[in-house]
Amino acid sequence: MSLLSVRDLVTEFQSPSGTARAVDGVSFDVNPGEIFGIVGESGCGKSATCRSILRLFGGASAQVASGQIMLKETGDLARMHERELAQVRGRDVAFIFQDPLSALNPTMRIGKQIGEVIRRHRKASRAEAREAALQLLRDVHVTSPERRLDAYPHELSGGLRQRVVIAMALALRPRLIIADEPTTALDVTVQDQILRLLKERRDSLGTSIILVTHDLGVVSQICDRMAVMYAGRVVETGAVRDVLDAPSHPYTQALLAALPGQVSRDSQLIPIKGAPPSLIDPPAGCRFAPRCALAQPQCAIGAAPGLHSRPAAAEGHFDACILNEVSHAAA
Ligand SMILES: Nc1ncnc2c1ncn2[C@@H]1O[C@H](COP(=O)(O)OP(=O)(O)OP(=O)(O)O)[C@@H](O)[C@H]1O
Repeated sequence: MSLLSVRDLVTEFQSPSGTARAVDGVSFDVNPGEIFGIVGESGCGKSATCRSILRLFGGASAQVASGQIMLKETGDLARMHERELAQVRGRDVAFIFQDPLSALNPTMRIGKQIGEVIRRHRKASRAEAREAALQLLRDVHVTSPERRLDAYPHELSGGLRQRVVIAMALALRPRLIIADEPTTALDVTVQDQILRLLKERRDSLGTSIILVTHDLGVVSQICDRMAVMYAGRVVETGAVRDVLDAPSHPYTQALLAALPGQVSRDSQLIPIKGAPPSLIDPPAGCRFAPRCALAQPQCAIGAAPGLHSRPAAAEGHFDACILNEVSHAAA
């Protein structure tokens, strides 16, 4: 049974130019102990999908309009009252943002910040919380951890700050960590260290991780399964090897074809020709059709196509191209 099961999720952002359906009918599952990658061009709804899970929309005027977000043994997060959801945050599901500074309080020493996360959820004296914070800094391989406890965020490098954020995310031993481009702001060596740290956690404690990234190399290296998003929808999902070795949606195929060679470390997504559609007024039918080299007239008609499996596809490998659907209906 999956740990997290997202079904038909719809999330809307209000802006002066209208209502954008940043997430429009997204479904996926994350299994226990699995690293699930989400990729796609900028603005396709990766962050909005992740933020919807814990309703962390910052100052934006956004809401989960419909759908289910079932967390095993906890229930539907989409229906939960804010007060209940506040308990789930950190304790069951932790979030790691792209920019560690946005997650840290600039005026509070590191040790106190980590300690507060612990004290918010369980009884602990200040001294106990400080001891726990020290151990967490050791767990994330922060050098001179005693000294760092008394540092302020601005006194640390970007890599160290992200380790502190990870320490805070690990503090309550959540079952799921959502990491939204956790290494984008860091240099490549530090990126590798941070990703290794997350993988280590999964390997030792079986923590599930959702990892949003622009880097197909990262997905290929550390993720088990993945989803490719386009214009607010999942267009392909499956085991990483199946999707990367035998992509079946023309969008995934175009992303992979744009790479200079094989998927390798640092295979950043390269923009493909054309621009994604507006999410305020998306085109009918397949949203990728206007940019798709294989598009047929029927692709631009009706509702956006859902995920389905091709006859020869590996188990759990689905795509949302109606041409695949038509070709196997005819077979
Ligand atoms: N603060 C906001 N106000 C209004 N609309 C927003 C806001 N944030 C996101 N959106 C809408 O949601 C869409 C998806 O944004 P999201 O941040 O989820 O994309 P993303 O795939 O994570 O992109 P990136 O890779 O650049 O982080 C945007 O294209 C925009 O229409």
